Amino acid sequence: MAAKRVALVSIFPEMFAALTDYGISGRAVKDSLLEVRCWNPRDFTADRHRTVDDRPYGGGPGMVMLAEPLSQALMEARNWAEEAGPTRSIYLSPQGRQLDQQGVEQLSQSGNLVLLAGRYEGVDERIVESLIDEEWSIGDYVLSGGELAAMVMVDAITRLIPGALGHDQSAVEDSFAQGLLDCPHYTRPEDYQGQKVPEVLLSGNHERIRRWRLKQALGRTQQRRPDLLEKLALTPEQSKLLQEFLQELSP
Ligand SMILES: NC(=O)c1ccc(NCc2ccccc2)nc1
Repeated sequence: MAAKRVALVSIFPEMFAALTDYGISGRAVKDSLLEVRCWNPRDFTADRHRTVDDRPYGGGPGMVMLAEPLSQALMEARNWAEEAGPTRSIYLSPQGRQLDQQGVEQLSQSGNLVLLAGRYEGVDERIVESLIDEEWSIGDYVLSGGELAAMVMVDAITRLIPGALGHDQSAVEDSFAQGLLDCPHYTRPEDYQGQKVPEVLLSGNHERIRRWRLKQALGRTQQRRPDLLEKLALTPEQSKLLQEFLQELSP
């Protein structure tokens, strides 16, 4: 399968080392499952000071990113991404569609990506209108720039690229993939400061373990994120396990 191309547009290209040099995404780059390149609008300026921002029309605090350098950077980024197939250009901003696992799955299936990471108060709106296909947000909070949001999106998408997770992990079993929170996890020692590992996990009975983990995931989801549970049509087994979990809480 051809590598998924992610083109980034940012004035802080060095930040993306966090993606390319570490962990699952770093391995995906090394294994040519993912290709990441960054275009810096500063390289597309014509003045001595390599100016990328200016004061907002209408007044007010802060600065706005200039359209011209962004436009040139975005076009080069898009050309590179489109060389390898259909591409979507995305702007990360608090005004975007909120990212969740379903959105990650959609984006992972939608070919290559150009991600525009804004700084300051944002970018000149004419860039969004003319060169951006979709605006996405990683949550209802304001960051100093779109770079971290872009890296969150790319990390989540990369985990869904076939081969990106080693054989010992699986995105499919990822509880979030099933719409549930994750179950508790344990490793050695069996007794840590008098706190024991649940006996079922030491039983070697894989069916019992599967059921226990599903029960814990259902119970936790009910307790911490009932909104997620409302979206789910529970299977008979899931309903039974959730009831058991709740009964064990208040016997
Ligand atoms: N919640 C997010 O996904 C997000 C994305 C970017 C960002 N900061 C950069 C920026 C600020 C204002 C307008 C456009 C971009 N903060 C949060």
